[in-house]
Amino acid sequence: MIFKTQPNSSVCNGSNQAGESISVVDQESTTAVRASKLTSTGAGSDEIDGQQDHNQDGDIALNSYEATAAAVANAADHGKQRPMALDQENSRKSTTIVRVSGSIHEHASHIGNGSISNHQAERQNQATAFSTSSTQVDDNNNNNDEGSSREVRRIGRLSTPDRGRIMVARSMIPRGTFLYRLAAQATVCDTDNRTRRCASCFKRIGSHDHDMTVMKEENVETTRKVDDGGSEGGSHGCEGCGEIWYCDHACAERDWEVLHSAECRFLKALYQGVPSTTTTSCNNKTNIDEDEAAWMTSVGNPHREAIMRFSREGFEPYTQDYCRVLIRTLTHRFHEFTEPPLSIQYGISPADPPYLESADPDQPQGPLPYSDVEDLVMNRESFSREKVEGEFRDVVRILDAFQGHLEAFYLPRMDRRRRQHKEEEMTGGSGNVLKPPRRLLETELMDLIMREECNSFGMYEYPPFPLPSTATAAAVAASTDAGKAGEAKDNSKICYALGFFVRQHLYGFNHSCSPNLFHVAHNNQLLLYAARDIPPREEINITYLEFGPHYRITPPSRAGAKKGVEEEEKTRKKTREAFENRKRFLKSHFYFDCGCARCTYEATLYSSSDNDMKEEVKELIGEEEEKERFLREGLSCEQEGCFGFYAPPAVLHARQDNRGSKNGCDVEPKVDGRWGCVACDRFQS
Ligand SMILES: C[S@@+](CC[C@H](N)C(=O)[O-])C[C@H]1O[C@@H](n2cnc3c(N)ncnc32)[C@H](O)[C@@H]1O
Repeated sequence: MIFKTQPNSSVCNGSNQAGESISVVDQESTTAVRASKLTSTGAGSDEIDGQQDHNQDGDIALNSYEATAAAVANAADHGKQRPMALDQENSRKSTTIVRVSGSIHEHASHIGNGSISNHQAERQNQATAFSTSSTQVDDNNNNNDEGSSREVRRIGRLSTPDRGRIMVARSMIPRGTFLYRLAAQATVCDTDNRTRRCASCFKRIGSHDHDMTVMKEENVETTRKVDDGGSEGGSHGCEGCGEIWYCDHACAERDWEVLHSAECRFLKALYQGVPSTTTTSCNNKTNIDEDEAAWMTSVGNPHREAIMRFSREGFEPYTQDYCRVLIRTLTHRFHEFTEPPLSIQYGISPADPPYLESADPDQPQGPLPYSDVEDLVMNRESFSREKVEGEFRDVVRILDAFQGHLEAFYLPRMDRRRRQHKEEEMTGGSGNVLKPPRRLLETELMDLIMREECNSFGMYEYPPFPLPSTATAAAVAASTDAGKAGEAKDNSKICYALGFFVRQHLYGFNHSCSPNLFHVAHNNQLLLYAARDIPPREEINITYLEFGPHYRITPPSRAGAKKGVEEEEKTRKKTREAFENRKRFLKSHFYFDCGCARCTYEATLYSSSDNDMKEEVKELIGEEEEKERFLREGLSCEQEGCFGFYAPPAVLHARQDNRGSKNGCDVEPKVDGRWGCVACDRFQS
């Protein structure tokens, strides 16, 4: 799983979102609120204390703005520390933007230097068109499979000074509640899995017969033979680029319609090389015709060089992956101007959970408007200069070249459309034509990369049992160097895709080293459920780390500490190592210093010289360990050698492959009401 950012700069990004309004608190008068006890509630619980208002169902009705503002005032009274500045864009004016459910708040116009940008104004207009609350949560599968679309206000969102927006339970969320089914804004198969997974549905490609995949150019029906590259399972690649693989005809068509037709030629250039200006092939792999050469010449020299570097495999596999994710993100951005995103077509706010997070597989799913991407955290300061000026600069060039390609691809189509609309207008139609998007500047592309880096997940499959042997796993776990870096490869789970998540609820989920939600990747979605009972006001967290044999998320049990000073010292050392490993991993992969409750107190433990304090903290760590042990031991599959974990029926049900298990990545669905393993056929006893 991948997620990165920097805590201090992520309070709020300032841009408004559909379905929500924003308000402003003068930051000069704000102060930080810190968690005062070791629970996974974190800062959120302090903030909502005293602000709760029980409705008929006993839920806590939270108003983010009031809660935060009051917490801020409260903290100010107690002379607590001053918060860090917002991200650079907003820090000039020292304002904190706080989300409010309901109508647009007039303070919104105070953003920045007293005026709001066109973009923000547009977003506000859009917001008035939609009238949903950010805190409404679909309760479709609340502990049962009824599939009710009843909305229960179970979750609220708050802004904290040090960890940005956080999610908080408004009422008791029972263990097993299936909270969300989230689709990514853009997803690509992991480099290693490009020929094994369908680029459209992400299911594992089966061995069923497909003779060819038909792809449509606008107004021209072209039949492209698909190439069975002899890859595992008889997968079928697009003959146009040879870089994209599908499980069947329907998936190929669907992908072609919106995405692949726009990127096909560009991917070919990326992977197979770009002709030089003399039109000779830059490597021996390609046969690029003159038309192609002319097209590539038009992208300009710096771009061409970057593309050539990519094609010569100068890019790390992960860089290739996120570059392709961004190519797809930019394609959506262009595409929404020819055809509005589903959310707009259906007149539903992106913040509307039944649309975005329904457990119902028939609900429309699709990317959010591109403008929502601009609301994500990016944490510029966390990226090294070397990375920004090297790798990111190359990716910016590739993305910019791709924008040129997109213009060439879309503009003629839009002209056609404009002519069509003109005719419609003359015959009484609306005549409205969407304007094409302007090209993003290089600085904006750089921001986009950083946002992607802070908001993407690796999506892991827990392969069907039997895999791998316990001995293999133990050996992997023992390979301490890789284990310490959190990078050891084991085959108990496979990263199959990289998903860029823009969903509003997901970005509210901060990381905790003692999470109370579990997530399971399913094709191009993430399924989230409560791993234990979550009491009202507790912060809701997922883990950005992986549960697995290669990475110790749990400090060792303190049982050993009772055996004597020497044992205690050993335990302490191991606990500290685990703490430092987690910290290092989160910083290097996710670009933030973990400030979860557990880490905060463990840090106190290691820095404190006061023995009493240490004892107290150790007690608290003990409690956290208990919770975490429950998660691991209570949910780990008991099947010998299986590394899966148990999930509630609603999650298993949602993972059901409606096209049959033959072609899917999942084991047979289990829907008999018991919790079952996500990887094997075992039920929890
Ligand atoms: C995907 S965002 C989560 C939502 C985010 N808080 C926001 O306001 O949009 C991830 C970012 O949240 C912050 N964050 C998440 N978990 C954190 C933690 N345990 N400690 C400190 N910051 C955290 C980091 O800035 C991280 O890059």
